[in-house]
Amino acid sequence: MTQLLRLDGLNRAFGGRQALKDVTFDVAPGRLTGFVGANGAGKTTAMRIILGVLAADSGSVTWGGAHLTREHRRRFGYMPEERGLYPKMTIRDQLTYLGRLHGLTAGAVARNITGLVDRLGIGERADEQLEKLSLGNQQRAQIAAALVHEPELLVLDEPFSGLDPIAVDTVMAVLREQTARGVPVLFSSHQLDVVERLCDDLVVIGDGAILAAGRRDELRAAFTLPRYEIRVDGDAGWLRDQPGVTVVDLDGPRAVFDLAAGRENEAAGRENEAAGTEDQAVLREALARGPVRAFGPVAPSLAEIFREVAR
Ligand SMILES: Nc1ncnc2c1ncn2[C@@H]1O[C@H](COP(=O)(O)OP(=O)(O)OP(=O)(O)O)[C@@H](O)[C@H]1O
Repeated sequence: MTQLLRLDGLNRAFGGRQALKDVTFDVAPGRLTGFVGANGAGKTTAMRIILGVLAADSGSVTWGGAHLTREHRRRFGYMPEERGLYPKMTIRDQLTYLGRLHGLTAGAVARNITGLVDRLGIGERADEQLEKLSLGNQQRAQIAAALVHEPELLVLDEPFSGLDPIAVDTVMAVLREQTARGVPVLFSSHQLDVVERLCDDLVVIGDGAILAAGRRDELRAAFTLPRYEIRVDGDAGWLRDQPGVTVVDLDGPRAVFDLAAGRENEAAGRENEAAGTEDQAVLREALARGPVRAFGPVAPSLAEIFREVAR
């Protein structure tokens, strides 16, 4: 049965170095959670603790409120950073072995494998040795290995790294099937564009500490100033002189600018009165100078937000 996975106050040091600092976040049922951070930020360490490969110094990981046991973890699916399949074995043999290890019947395993390799686009390669496949296809096989026993939770360390855009879409469709049946999915990535496009929830980690966690759209709203785009007929340079306006990008008649609204106001909602008044004031000023062809709020990309929270 799918549940909520909760990491609560996890700490872990290696030697004198604190790799995780009071790490707390949830991975909710049926949601795809992107775990983003630079190299060495602590993503792999946190994932290993979830899977019990590594122990935390303090803090807890719970599944539906219960402390994790070996039995819970047996029903999780994990794609480790170091990958885990044998190069010399065929994909089908390895997946069969893993499925049987997890207690599935031979018939169920065979059915699952056929479905998975087909959907992952490696159906025709399933009887080849792993090492004979391209790196992208090897990665698809690793993902199949995490899924073959119909896990209740999926934890994937960099599942999209090294995949071409078509493979990203293929893998994504398979992960979406999992969330559709209620499975919580946690995946780590450096590829912010991928995370931005794909995830429902987002956890940003920097130097072992959680910098932001929550719904993607809410994070966008909470971590950014009200940002607007305007297109006029003439040059939009006059915007630079407007009170409360910070021009982010100016290219002749087109400009992107932030409005100086308090962060607390902004977190409370974009429609707050102060921001509403200011954006209309800028629009009126623009109209007084000539035709306005476009005016409206723009959502900054996650990459921009990430730069902001990682400062
Ligand atoms: N077994 C270990 N022994 C010593 N230090 C470790 C060990 N595992 C991780 N670390 C250190 O802990 C910190 C976090 O590493 P971790 O691998 O969790 O980061 P990451 O976010 O997964 O980065 P990457 O994307 O590069 O794998 C790093 O400074 C790393 O060097």
